[in-house]
Amino acid sequence: MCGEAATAFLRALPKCEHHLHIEGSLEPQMLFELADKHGMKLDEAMYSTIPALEERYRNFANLDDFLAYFNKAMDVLIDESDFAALAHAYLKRVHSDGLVHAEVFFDPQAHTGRGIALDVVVRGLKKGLAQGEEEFGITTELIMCFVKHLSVESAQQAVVEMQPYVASGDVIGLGADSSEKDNPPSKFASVYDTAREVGFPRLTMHSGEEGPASWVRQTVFDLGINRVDHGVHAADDDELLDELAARGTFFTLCPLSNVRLRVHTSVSESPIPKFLEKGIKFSLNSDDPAYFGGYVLDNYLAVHDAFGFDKATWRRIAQNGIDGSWCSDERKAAMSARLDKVLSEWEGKEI
Ligand code: HPA
Ligand SMILES: [Zn+2]
Repeated sequence: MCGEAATAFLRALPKCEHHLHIEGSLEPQMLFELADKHGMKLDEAMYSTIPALEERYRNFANLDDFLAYFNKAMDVLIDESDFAALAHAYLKRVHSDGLVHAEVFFDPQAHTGRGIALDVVVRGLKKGLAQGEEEFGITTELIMCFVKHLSVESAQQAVVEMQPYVASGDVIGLGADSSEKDNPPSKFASVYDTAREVGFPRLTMHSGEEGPASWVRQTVFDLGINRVDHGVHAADDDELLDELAARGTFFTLCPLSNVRLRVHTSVSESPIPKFLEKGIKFSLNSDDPAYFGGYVLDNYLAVHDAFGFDKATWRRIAQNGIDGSWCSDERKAAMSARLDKVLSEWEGKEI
């Protein structure tokens, strides 16, 4: 377990989160409350009690096993205030973790597919994020993800429907998530072409979480995407890592997620030290904190437990997180100044 000094230091570091599915921050408590609010009867076999659900969350067999719960729980998100409450609760929770900037994923198809209007989803999320920004000073951006388990046509439609929110600046990026099995990146190349036509300023993709290094190669070199969500299997190909380092490809790593979804048996199997050695830039993220046993700081603490990095290494990780953010240069400068201040306050102190 992390000592007191390391915990205080890691909490104080200004942190940026780039891989957070807002639907994955739906805590069991809120899930049961929203079901009550809407008079919904939850499936007893999946949702009996909060402790039983939490126990189930500790025993996912793989990504698809988790996705069954992730996609079911969000049925309780119905009106604008539900989405606003969810986004606000996330920012409130991570404020105490020292988070200063959040780039938040959401899955529009998962909501429109069950009859929730896109405007309800986006307006609700924006409202909750704006309220949190004002209260906690955390800057935020929204990134839509299309889901790989539905068709290419469905993804195309979701991307085109987002156009007004891209034009207004409410949604700044496109990602792709959900089941990776049998879904190579190349299958979705046309969706990213459409996203470029629609004017999405930023592109990312979940890749190499369960899939092989060659799929990370496809994502970056064939689809022209320079941010990779997860991407841990890129570590199986040293030559690829060298190419990605040279290209400045940015990875959003989720160490606790990888353990819960059995990509690794423990955080110590994570390729983080190899990425550092190769000069790969990355951030540390929670993915779906309500399901994977921790928010952003918990991920930093787990990495420190596993590898015991020194302050200079942590500074580098935090600085890369700032530099890799999709925010203004002014915002990056402010976050960098805060990082410098924290490091100077910790000068001469052990962690
Ligand atoms: O880790 C993930 N991988 C793929 N899809 C997801 N949707 C939520 N979390 C994830
Ligand atoms: Zn994810």
